[in-house]
Amino acid sequence: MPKCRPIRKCSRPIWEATMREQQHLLEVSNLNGWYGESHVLHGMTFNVGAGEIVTLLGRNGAGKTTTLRAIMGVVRKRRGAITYKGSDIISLPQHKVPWLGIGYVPEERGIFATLNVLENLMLPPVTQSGGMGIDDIYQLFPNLRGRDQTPGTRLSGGEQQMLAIARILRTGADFILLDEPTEGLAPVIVEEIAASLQVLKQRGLTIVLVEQNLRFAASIADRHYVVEQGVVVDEIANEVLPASMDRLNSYLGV
Ligand SMILES: Nc1ncnc2c1ncn2[C@@H]1O[C@H](COP(=O)(O)OP(=O)(O)OP(=O)(O)O)[C@@H](O)[C@H]1O
Repeated sequence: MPKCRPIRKCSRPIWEATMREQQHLLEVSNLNGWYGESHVLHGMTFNVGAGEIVTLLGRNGAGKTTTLRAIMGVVRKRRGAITYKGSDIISLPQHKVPWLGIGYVPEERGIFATLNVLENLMLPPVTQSGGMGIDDIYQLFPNLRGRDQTPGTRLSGGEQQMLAIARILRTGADFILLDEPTEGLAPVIVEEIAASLQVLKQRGLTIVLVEQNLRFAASIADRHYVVEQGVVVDEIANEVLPASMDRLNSYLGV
């Protein structure tokens, strides 16, 4: 149990705050971000606990992808704080971020047409121990098994998404930023990806998910942040999502 220092007599709210602080793997605080002169993030503030699946929900153009890109350092013009495992990472150069065990699966997936499945899988360097081996990957994504020599872009959209996730898992990343993994995929594939992410959660991985498919998001997430015009405007725990649908729909304009 954590000690409450320097306060000798520990009141419950302070103790709970201490616990919450200790459990946050990622803290994003008042994050502002720009593309050139275009100010897109206006003070994003949210946190992610170890082992959680947290979503960023919001209308098109709200700034969800930009938030992931700002965490990875792809968006360079940023202000505010991004703290990972208690250390500031906003001042790190982009190429150092993956070496913290943070993996990014972008919306466009980035599967190389000129490389086969195995070559695509082996492309990024292993950044941390504990990454998944090829057999483990094929167990998680059976659709990829036996496809080693298939050119990456000969795979279906769903299989390419699986390959994009698998490639990051092989690196040893245990904090994954996942941008719209279900976009354009058939419901049966969406279910398979949901099942895979649940397995990853059971193994203790932490995931930040940008997602438009609410049913999918609700089937795996612990908490949801609603983003509007580059700022978090609401937080909804997954267990109260069904009762919060009117509120959420008004944000999403559904
Ligand atoms: N490379 C870029 N250069 C300039 N502006 C950009 C760039 N990428 C995105 N934007 C703008 O930044 C804003 C936020 O975009 P972002 O992609 O983060 O939104 P999003 O919430 O992820 O929405 P979507 O679901 O459409 O991807 C939008 O106004 C978008 O037009």
